[in-house]
Amino acid sequence: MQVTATALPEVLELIPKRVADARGYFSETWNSKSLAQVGIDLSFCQDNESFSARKGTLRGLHIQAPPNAQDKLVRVVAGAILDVAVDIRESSANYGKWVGVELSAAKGNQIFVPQGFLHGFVTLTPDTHVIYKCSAFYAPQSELSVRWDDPVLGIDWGVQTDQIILSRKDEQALSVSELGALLKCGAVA
Ligand SMILES: Cc1cn([C@H]2C[C@H](O)[C@@H](COP(=O)(O)OP(=O)(O)O[C@H]3O[C@@H](C)C(=O)[C@@H](O)[C@H]3O)O2)c(=O)[nH]c1=O
Repeated sequence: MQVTATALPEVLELIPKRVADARGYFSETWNSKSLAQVGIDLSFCQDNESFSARKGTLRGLHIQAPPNAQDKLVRVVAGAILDVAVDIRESSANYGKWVGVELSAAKGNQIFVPQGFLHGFVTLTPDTHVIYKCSAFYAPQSELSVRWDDPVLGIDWGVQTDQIILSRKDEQALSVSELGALLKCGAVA
């Protein structure tokens, strides 16, 4: 497995080996021992899949507050996405900084998004399937959503604004400063 740190060193791009033969390929897409060797020593408890029919579907930016914070290991099994992680750890020198990694079924690459980071993605293809492992269970009472287009973050999603498709929840998301205030006063858990 090839592991590359991104501009935010805690966010990693992983490319598991594919062993090709006349039939196609075989790949170990998750192996707890190999991940522990690169510092991701977690027990994942939930696997998720989302399907997005249209290109430009944007899911995010999401996070679950402690004690339900989640680490996520994300990959694409059909199509391609730009996957984005934003560091919102209060004590971090990188607070408010983001990275984007293009994930595709063709490349088979993955992104590791740790606790303390907002996560979101936009689909670059129609009929896109994304699957990801989470280290904590879904806890809707702890869930927070931050605006994808918060000017403080200035994320370049690489997609024309008029092509973006959002859920109602994401249309009504908080600004990153509102999120910071909520987390600081412990209003969400
Ligand atoms: C996230 C989640 C949602 N749901 C339900 C709630 C709702 O009825 C339906 C759709 O939920 P959402 O609109 O939140 O789905 P979505 O916008 O795809 O949310 C996901 O976005 C990406 C970027 C993430 O990082 C994930 O953690 C998650 O927040 O599925 C679960 O049952 N379990 C879950 O773990």
